[in-house]
Amino acid sequence: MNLLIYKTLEELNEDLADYVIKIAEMSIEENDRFNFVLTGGNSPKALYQFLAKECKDRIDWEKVYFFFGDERNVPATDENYNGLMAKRNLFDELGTAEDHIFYVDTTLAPEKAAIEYKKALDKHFNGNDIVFDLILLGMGDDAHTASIFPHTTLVKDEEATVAAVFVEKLNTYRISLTAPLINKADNVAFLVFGENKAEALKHVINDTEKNVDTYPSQLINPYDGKLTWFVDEAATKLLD
Ligand SMILES: O=C(O)[C@H](O)[C@@H](O)[C@H](O)[C@H](O)COP(=O)(O)O
Repeated sequence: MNLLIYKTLEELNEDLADYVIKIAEMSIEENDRFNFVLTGGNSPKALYQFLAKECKDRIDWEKVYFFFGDERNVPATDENYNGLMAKRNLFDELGTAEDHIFYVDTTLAPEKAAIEYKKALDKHFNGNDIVFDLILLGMGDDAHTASIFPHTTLVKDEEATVAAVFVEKLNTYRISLTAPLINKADNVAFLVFGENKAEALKHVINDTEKNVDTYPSQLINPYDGKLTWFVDEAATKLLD
């Protein structure tokens, strides 16, 4: 596990963008495509804008396929839909073709949306193992990641798949990749910043005795891939 700590968000996002581009170049070189799972939430907005505006000419974006680590159970036109945030901050600027974006179909009931998303992944990976080149994750101040929230069924889900989960604390359903599917990725990068994440980050990084039910981000340990944390100083203030 690699922990990269930055003084400013600008430096963090520039380095993270370089990291994304480097993996994209290697994936395109090797497989003629780059399978990139995006995180939702607010943290990645500046990164997506930087990638779209400053990295437009660095790779062949037509060879990039975009996926989502999780999605809220809201219409695609809803401000809270992760796909809409990515569309506004990344896809529109890049001119990404629709068939290169795997949105979660939230017109379906959550369970059905999860099943259909998994089917779309299986098709994209030609029925082979679903191994993403890069999965970008955020982390909540409760140490959730994707939609793997504390004390929910997703924490215990041992299948590498896409699941629907009812999140009591939000009183809503979410659709999410499970930890076993995330851990299959070749590269996983967390993007975590702000003092409000410090307590959760301390437990996820420092606790030798894991408590995944309370700190679900502790579940993320790629089987063969690499894990890198891109964090700012404020988020690391409680680390040993
Ligand atoms: O759908 C989501 O909200 C995300 O996928 C979620 O896992 C997010 O990464 C964390 O909640 C952190 O969110 P912020 O970046 O807004 O702090």
